[in-house]
Amino acid sequence: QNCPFAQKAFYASKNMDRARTRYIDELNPPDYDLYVTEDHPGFEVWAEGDVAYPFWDDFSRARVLLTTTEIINHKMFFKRECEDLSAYTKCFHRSDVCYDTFCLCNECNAKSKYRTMGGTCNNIGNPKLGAQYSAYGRILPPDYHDCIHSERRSAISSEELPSPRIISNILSQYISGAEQPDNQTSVLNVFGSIFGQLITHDVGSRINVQRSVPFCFRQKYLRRNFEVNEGLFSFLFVCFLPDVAGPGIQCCSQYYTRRLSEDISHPACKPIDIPTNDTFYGQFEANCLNFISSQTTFSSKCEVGPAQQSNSVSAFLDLSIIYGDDLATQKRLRSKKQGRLITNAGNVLPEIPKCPQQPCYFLGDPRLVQTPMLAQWHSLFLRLHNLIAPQMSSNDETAYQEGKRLTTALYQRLVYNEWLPIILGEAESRDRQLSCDPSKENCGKYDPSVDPSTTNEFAHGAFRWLHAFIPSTINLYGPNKELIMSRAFSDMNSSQVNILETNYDDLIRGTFYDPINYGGWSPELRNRMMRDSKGMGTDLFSFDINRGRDHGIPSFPDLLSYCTNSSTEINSWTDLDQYFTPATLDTLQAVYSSHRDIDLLVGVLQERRSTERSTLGPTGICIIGLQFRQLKYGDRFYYQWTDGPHPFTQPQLAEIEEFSMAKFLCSVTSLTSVPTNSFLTPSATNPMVSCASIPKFNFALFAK
Ligand code: HEM
Ligand SMILES: [Ca+2]
Repeated sequence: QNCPFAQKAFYASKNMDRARTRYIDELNPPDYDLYVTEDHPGFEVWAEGDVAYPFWDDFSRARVLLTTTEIINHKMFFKRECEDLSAYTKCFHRSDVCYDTFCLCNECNAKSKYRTMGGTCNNIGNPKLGAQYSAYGRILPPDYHDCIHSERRSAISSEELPSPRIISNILSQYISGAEQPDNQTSVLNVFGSIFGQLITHDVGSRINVQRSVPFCFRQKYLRRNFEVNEGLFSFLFVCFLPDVAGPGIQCCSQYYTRRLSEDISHPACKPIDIPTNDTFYGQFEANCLNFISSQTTFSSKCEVGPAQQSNSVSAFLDLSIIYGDDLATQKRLRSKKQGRLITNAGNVLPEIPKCPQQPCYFLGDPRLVQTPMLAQWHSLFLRLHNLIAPQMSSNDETAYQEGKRLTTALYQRLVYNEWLPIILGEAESRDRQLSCDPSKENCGKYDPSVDPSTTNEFAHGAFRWLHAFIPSTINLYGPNKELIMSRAFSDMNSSQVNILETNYDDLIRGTFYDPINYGGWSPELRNRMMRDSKGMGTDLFSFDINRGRDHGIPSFPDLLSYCTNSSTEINSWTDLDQYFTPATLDTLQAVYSSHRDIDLLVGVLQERRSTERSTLGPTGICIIGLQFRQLKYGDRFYYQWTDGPHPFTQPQLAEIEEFSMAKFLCSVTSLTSVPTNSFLTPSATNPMVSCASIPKFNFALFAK
């Protein structure tokens, strides 16, 4: 009697098995033979990435639940309003669908001194929270047009929202309140912005739907060990790999003149239309930008319900970008001596031996070679680990684990006590209990009720705001700030990572001297990102908008209301008066047919700033602040907690608080002077300091 539609539920449940087979067919349509080639705009984003085998099994089982949701919604309700499906969840519990592929939930050891790879067992009561391949979290329920997975539409007319490229063209020139500062003021430098990208990659990595997925199933009775994360499975995954593999799905015709019609395009296609009068793409006669929907997975409770996207990395700020998310990667990266990680002759990054084409660097996250600047940030942490680990113990395992633990603690200290106060403002960062000095005050404690998952609104909305501030040019400077090299951003791509071998310090100087770009979106990212040989690239702003819609992220006004505790009711354009300047509001009104349609990132970039020259306004600060709160209070291993399984002592914590970005740079590079606060451009208030004057970090305090 608790299952009001038991019979219909049973009927839908039977369909689930068919859905699973259909899913496999759907991903490999027999006549579909259009794929992106290497010289395709945005190729790097569309190339198929690595997903560890067993997780494909999660995806296909999750698809069963999604199809069931569709059946319930359409067959039982025959209407468009999103129904509350909670009554059905108990009718659909199927142990053959909802088993754990990778989380050894009964085997967490609460006393274990170290984090697991992949973030499982951080929350003992709910071991998958924040773990790799769990779903992105949500601040608000998703807003899909069909309630399940299709892109949001206009709130008043149910018509399609304006093409992201039209919005990008109209709203990219001007970022509200941001003005290029004078040389007297210190602002976030390019170096500090790329640290933001590094954090991004630590907490999130969505996956494109791929055309050739292995079909896996679990063999219960065969006992063999399959190594994933911390444990050993006592069952085997048998996978069949379709023989096609390689580059990803293509949703546009060969010369981008049109989107492929639905009957011949891949089901995961959500291409972006380019308006015919486009001032950049017009020269290529291009009318279509490739775009593939993200892979979805189970909701955290494995219930029927709308689509939830999979996050392939651990959400925790655990430097998974450096150390990897699984034991196999850990093994590949360790030198087995003194706890050190392997590296190449130039001490930049490890390289794949005898690799035929550049770049060949690798580390915990495959995105590291996107630009030399990003690869360099990985290299800095690699060097820090290798500096610390040998000083921790003479035993390789202890040195590795303790080195990893301290490196991660220093990283968290940089995030919370040096970087976030710049991004959110000192007061916001303090008031939201993010930055805090434990040697001077009580910094709170771990709260197991906090869900640390990376939210969709954060990763695929607000935290992409810095994309708008990336400069058009990257400069390299010598020791006396003499210009050594200057490159357009779209030329500073993966083919250039080798400059780290020759110009390591020059690149750091270039990025710390140069401010982020306050002048609005760079054409380098909005037209030429990952360009092909003819100079046609893709548009990151359009991607960001389309991605938000693909993930069902609610519109800006919904999050604005949430952030003001629903005290703000937005029923008309005039209700938005206080949040935007009149000029911005006019532009928004020209683009969107309803005030309720504004895409989240568009609103975050255009809302009035909280303080002068801040890069963020209140809604952006709210979403980003909330995420960092979750990543702090929901992390059992956060470095400041004094009651964890293996806490730092008070003197150790005091030493960690003395660490800074300046000290970091002086310890692992040959630079002789750095900005006092190295995330900010040097100025009278943030002078260059000599490395000789910065006290060395006292590693002896941490040795075992
Ligand atoms: C420096 C140059 C950068 C480039 C070329 C770049 C490019 C990209 C691309 C291509 C994506 C995937 C887009 C999609 O298909 O949805 C992405 C995702 C993202 N970017 Fe950037 N980005 C850069 C810097 C940054 C910075 C500085 C930040 C923030 C501080 C940032 C935040 C993000 C976030 C949060 C995501 C989503 C990550 C996820 O999958 O969870 N990016 N970026
Ligand atoms: Ca992580």
